Amino acid sequence: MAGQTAGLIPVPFLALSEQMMNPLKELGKYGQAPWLDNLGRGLVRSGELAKLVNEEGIKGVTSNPAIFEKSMGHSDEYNEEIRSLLDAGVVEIGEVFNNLAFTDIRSACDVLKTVYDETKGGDGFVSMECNPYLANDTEATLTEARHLWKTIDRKNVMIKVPATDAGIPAIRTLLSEGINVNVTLLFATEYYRKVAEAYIAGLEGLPKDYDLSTVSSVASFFISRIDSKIDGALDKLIANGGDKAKLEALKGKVAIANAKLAYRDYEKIFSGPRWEKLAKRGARPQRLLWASTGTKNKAYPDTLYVDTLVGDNTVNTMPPATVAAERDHGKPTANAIKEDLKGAEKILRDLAAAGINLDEITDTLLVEGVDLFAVAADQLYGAIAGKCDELTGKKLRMTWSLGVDKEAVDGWVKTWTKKGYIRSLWAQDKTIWTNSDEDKWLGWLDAPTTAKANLAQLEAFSAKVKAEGWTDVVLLGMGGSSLGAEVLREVLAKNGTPKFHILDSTSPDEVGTLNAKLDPAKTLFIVASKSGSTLEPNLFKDFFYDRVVSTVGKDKAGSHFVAITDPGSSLEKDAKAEGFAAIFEGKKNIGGRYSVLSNFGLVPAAAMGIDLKAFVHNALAAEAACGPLSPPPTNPGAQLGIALGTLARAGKNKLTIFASKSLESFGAWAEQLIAESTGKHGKGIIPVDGEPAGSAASYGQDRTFVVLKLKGEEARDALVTALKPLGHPVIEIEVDEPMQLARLYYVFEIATAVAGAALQINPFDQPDVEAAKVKARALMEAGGAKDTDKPVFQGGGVSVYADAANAKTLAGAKSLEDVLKAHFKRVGRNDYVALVAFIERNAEHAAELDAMRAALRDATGAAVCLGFGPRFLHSTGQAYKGGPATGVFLQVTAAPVHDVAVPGRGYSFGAVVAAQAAGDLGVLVERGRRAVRVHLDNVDQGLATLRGAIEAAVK
Ligand SMILES: O=P(O)(O)OC[C@H]1O[C@](O)(CO)[C@@H](O)[C@@H]1O
Ligand SMILES: O=C[C@H](O)[C@H](O)COP(=O)(O)O
Repeated sequence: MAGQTAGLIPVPFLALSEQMMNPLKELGKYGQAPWLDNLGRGLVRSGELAKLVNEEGIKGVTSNPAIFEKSMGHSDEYNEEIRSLLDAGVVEIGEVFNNLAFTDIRSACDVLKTVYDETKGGDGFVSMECNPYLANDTEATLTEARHLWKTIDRKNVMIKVPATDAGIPAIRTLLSEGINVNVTLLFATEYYRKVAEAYIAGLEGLPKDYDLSTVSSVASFFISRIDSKIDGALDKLIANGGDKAKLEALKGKVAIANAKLAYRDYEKIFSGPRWEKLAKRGARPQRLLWASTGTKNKAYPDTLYVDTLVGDNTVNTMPPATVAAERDHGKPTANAIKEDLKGAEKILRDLAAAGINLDEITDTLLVEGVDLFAVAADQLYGAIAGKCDELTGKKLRMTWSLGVDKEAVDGWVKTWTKKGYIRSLWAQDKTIWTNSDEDKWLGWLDAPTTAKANLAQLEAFSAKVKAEGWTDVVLLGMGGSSLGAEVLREVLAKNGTPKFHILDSTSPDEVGTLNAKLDPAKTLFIVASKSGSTLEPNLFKDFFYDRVVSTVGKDKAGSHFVAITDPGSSLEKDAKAEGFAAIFEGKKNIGGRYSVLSNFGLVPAAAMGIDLKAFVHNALAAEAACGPLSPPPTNPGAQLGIALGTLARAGKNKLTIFASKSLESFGAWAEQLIAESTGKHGKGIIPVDGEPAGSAASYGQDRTFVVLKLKGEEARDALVTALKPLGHPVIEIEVDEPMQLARLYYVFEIATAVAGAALQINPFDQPDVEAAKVKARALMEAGGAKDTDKPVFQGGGVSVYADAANAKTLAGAKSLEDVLKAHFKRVGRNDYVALVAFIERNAEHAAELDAMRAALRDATGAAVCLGFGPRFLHSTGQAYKGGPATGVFLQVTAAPVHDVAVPGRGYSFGAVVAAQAAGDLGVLVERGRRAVRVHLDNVDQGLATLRGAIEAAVK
């Protein structure tokens, strides 16, 4: 449809003899104004509207969400303006729509200005409808209508407000402010009388000296929708054996009869002393406008709802086809609307006698009318969101293979659309979750917008880091304060300068390995902690601060440090006291795992020298695509969240992430987001990241696969192809370039919040994380964790410890292999296994543990997760303790190769990691989880032994 005027059927003007009276103009002669029920850019631009107005007698224009959906959703005519709006930073879908619509409405107003002037403000109006989502909210309608009126800024615009119970008081108020109103969705004469009263009362509310002739209003009485509904009901009665002749005689008659009675009311209401008083001050009667006048039943004459409704001081707004038909063969006669009122009454009596209740039908039509416009708006905004995405750059390509769960997912997408839950989410309506404090944690929603505003500051920091010539930058932080940055480095700044490191482990070996790589004189440290009170980053900071002080002296040490923390935190205080080079603020209403598009991700990104403009630009595009007016069918975040939530509810809660090479690191960030957000109160999604590939048959039916791919790369393609026919749900997401990471972040955040709502949990708290911290703290205060219990097995440098309940299962085991056999024998259907290793995280250790994962998965059919402690405690640890009780845990601890003291604390990192492991195991056990601990005297040898034993145990 590109380039063509959407929906307009050419009027065969030239075929008619010049002498013949144009029926459209004839309508004017009888006091009826023909308006066009259509608007679109092409209609105005091509000059067609001007022609209809100047040559054919059209005196006004109406639009509605369905009309705009047709014109904007199905043409490229708006692309140019969308592009320039996006360039100017207008990304919010509602704002984009308003801008496009305002342009059309204003230009139509300008075309009709001649009519407006000629009729001294009596005609020449163009209508724009309030957002249909607001139809049942008086205050919101008022705000919207005032905004439209003020911004469109044309005397001949009319703001359309529906005649709902909430709309009518708004109509009255708007009129009393001198705003022109087109009252829409009128079906019942009872409501019409209320509307007319609101008009009169509105005018009466204007100041005594107000020129009432400047206020205009029409009451849009819908016609064909009534007949469609009634005819359907009549058909049902006929099918059920009703009197066919009598019932058939009522078809296509009721809407007109109803309109005739409305017009009779009109004549009464706009006469008499009350009205005369206003008329003397210049007031114009509120005209009845016949809307919905295209015949929906093609068996009826196409001019049925024009010629029968001609009446003095009325309007008929016609769709293009009806304009064309009337122009071609309309036969209007004066005052047709006043003919045979007795007959009209009889039709309504006969209808009631046949058992059809017109009031009920008009009530339903009103509700349906609001819904239909809301659906049209969903489609319209969806189409605009899609266009914005297309025009801003490359969007994420999502491919869905949902197998038997497709219907359930589609059903939820429909429900979410109908209930407007995405709008609720953006309106911070916590009732879509658990109605606790979710509304306090939604600051991340517009983080990209905020990031845009902060770009200059971030770019200045980036330039400073570069100019200062650091060889290394080290980020010290846990969970949400480090995982996002890690992915940023891996995807966008691999092998960059300065070298960027992350420390999120208390393993003394890991601390030692990093320390050995750094020259403190040339290293910048970023201490990242939202709360500022998290143990690990504070210990890391103490350690490296001490090293920097001893290298460059106390005076200069602060200049080697930068903090990212919430205002008022203890870290902020220390940073100020120690003269840190910079302090970047976190936001109180953004939780750690949702913080990557705030300073927690952006400051490290700046230090890495990432192109921040491009990154933020992508994040903004995702914010727009997932925005409040982007309905679920076109909202990537909502779609993903609904799918993940629905699949988890259907038991497919092991969210298995496959990623192509460049995106491999993303899963670690997504793991925290998903597990910490959803894994609580016995419910939740268990992310499975980085599990080695197996054969298609090795995956159980409790899996959902999410495949992340950079265009051109492979992500276990053959396996993915093999998984689909087995009925596994597979969601594939492809990006064109690494910079689209920003979109992935945002889409996953929305998805997680949505999945949380689907699972009916609070996705912003982490109720079970604290328990392990408390236990670890208590152990440290008591002098550290000690292995006082007798191991259930000991030999070959490996000791196995278990609490009484778990030890029972292992009783009688004589070898490590036996112990492991007994432990993993407990893995049942829908269970998962988690290997949680409080050891140095490095490639060699990961390879050993991954081999164990593969062996366990292949033998048990269960998903096998891996977490390095204490890193996972700030991530999946929440779900392991608080989520479904389906986990079987193997904790791995090891004696450090070289312990490292924490300066000024009187203890070592070795003691800390041991206490953290013991604290976590203690909580798992307390919660009745199936968990045992394997302690390795020598980490490298021990891992090899353990792998051998597992492989043998599950053979
Ligand atoms: O930024 P902070 O306050 O140091 O917290 C780090 C991490 O610890 C947790 O609060 C709990 O594990 C995470 O949610 C968070 O990302
Ligand atoms: O103002 C006009 C109305 O929105 C329009 O006539 C509705 O007509 P429909 O019933 O064809 O949707």
